[in-house]
Amino acid sequence: MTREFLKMHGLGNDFVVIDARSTPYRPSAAEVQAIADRKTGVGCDQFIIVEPATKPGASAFMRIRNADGSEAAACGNASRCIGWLLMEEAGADRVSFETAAGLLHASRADGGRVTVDMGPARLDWQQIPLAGPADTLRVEAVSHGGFGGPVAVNMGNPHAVFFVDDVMAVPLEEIGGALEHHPMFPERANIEFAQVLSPTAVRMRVWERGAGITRACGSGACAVGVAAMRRGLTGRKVDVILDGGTLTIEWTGDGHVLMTGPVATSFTGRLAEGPAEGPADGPVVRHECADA
Ligand SMILES: N[C@@H](CCC[C@H](N)C(=O)O)C(=O)O
Repeated sequence: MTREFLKMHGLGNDFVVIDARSTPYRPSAAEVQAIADRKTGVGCDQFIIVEPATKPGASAFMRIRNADGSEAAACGNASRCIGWLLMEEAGADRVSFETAAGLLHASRADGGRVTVDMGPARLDWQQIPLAGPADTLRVEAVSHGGFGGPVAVNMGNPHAVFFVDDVMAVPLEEIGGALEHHPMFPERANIEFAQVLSPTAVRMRVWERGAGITRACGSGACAVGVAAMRRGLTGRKVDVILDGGTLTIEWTGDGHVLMTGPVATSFTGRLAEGPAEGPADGPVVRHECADA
């Protein structure tokens, strides 16, 4: 069997998107890893499956799988992409869809950008979750490689934000994995390093849970915005500048976080599911591509 996919990205955080609304699809972790592999598969940071909605008022359910096959409940950049796809499909300017973290609302913004209401920032240690009681404004128990005391924020998924003087000097490749797997994070965590540039601008780099370094992380940008505001370093609306570009983040009076940024389509293709052939070990995903 073959399945059509669309390759999309938000600021270079890239996705293989499958529409499984008419034919169910629950790939194994090994299949997702094979598709996400940049040398032998299509290559992506996350694998996104659009499933039928389960609740009234939602157009679809967005399922998120990381490159390592694990499931995540939130993905900001993919939320803008899927929101845009569903709005295009419906000829609408706003749409609601489900994720494992809850119902999200997307709408068109200026310059072809998309705004997603990412829901409330969750700030209690149990909600992150942390392994034990701690002040989420400065989690003293978390430190590694000379960096410590992050702000912990849950945006539907766990984040730890470290403020630094020079974000480019952080050896993210060396320390990201150990911080993701720190014992204080029982569900692992996405790791952000942030440098405040002004009360309205923050530069950040990210190590994503289940994907490693990516060019952008939408939920991570939301977490950075919330963390900076909680520490009194910025106002309630900031531009978060990632390796792949800029997202505007606003923490509203009702506690919800609004994220605005671009959406891009790259190419379409077909995945051929099937058993391993030749010397490869595990599932092989053959694919062919065309410009979107
Ligand atoms: N790239 C995403 C986040 C994807 C999920 C994350 N790696 C996790 O495991 O929580 C984004 O744009 O938010």
